Amino acid sequence: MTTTTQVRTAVVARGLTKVYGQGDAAVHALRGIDVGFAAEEFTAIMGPSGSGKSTLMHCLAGLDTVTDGQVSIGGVEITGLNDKQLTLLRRERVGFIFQAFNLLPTLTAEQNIRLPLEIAGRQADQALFDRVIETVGLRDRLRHRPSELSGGQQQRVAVARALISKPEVIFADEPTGNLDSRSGAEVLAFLRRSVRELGQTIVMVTHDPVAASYADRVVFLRDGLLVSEVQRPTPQAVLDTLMALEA
Ligand SMILES: Nc1ncnc2c1ncn2[C@@H]1O[C@H](COP(=O)(O)OP(=O)(O)OP(=O)(O)O)[C@@H](O)[C@H]1O
Repeated sequence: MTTTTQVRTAVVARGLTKVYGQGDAAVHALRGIDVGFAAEEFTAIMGPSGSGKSTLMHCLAGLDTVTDGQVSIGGVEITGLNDKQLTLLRRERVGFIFQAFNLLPTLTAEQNIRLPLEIAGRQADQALFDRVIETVGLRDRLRHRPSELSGGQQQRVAVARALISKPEVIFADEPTGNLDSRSGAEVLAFLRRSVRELGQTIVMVTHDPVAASYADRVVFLRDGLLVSEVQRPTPQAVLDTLMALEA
């Protein structure tokens, strides 16, 4: 008997269009994007400056409105939700990691990690908490405040904070942009581990071919369109594709 594994799609965009401004001042940031992000996969979004990467991520995450098209997260069409429903969906099903770590300075690492769940009135599952702390290697730093942690450790706290609520998807915007290359490599390795070991789905915007090479798949934007993709990327394959796009 053969078994087939169905790949579930965590996030889907159809005909995604975003126009900023009107008339002569209109900027067509996204021009009709169809893309799916498989569950338990790590995808990077790349492209030249101004190609629409941040706009795409903000529209996929429900942080910005779309001009046309649909976005679904975990089977829920977010483009049809009102503000209150959207806030709830983001809180329950979406995790974020930003370039600036966005930790609260007066809270310890552990309190920062638990905060989003507490705000949502949920308890952290202790077994999951322990696994996440092991995955990101923070066991001996839980009582430290952000100012007592290195940049890489602070970003690992932000990764743990995103993982702990088991979101449908984590959106990461240049998560290694403020880190030196060694700390950046550590954070990326932890992101990849969270996909492999915890079954997390991650979508990351980056400018860095080395960072993108930690992903399972890289999709490339140019002028608001999805123009190419690379599976199981190497830094060189990513660089070659980027150079071809910029030529
Ligand atoms: N709020 C806004 N109002 C008007 N135009 C905008 C706005 N935000 C982005 N744009 C324009 O939309 C296009 C896509 O921008 P976006 O920031 O998504 O690109 P990007 O690929 O993330 O760029 P970068 O790599 O430089 O961060 C650009 O032409 C940009 O100038």
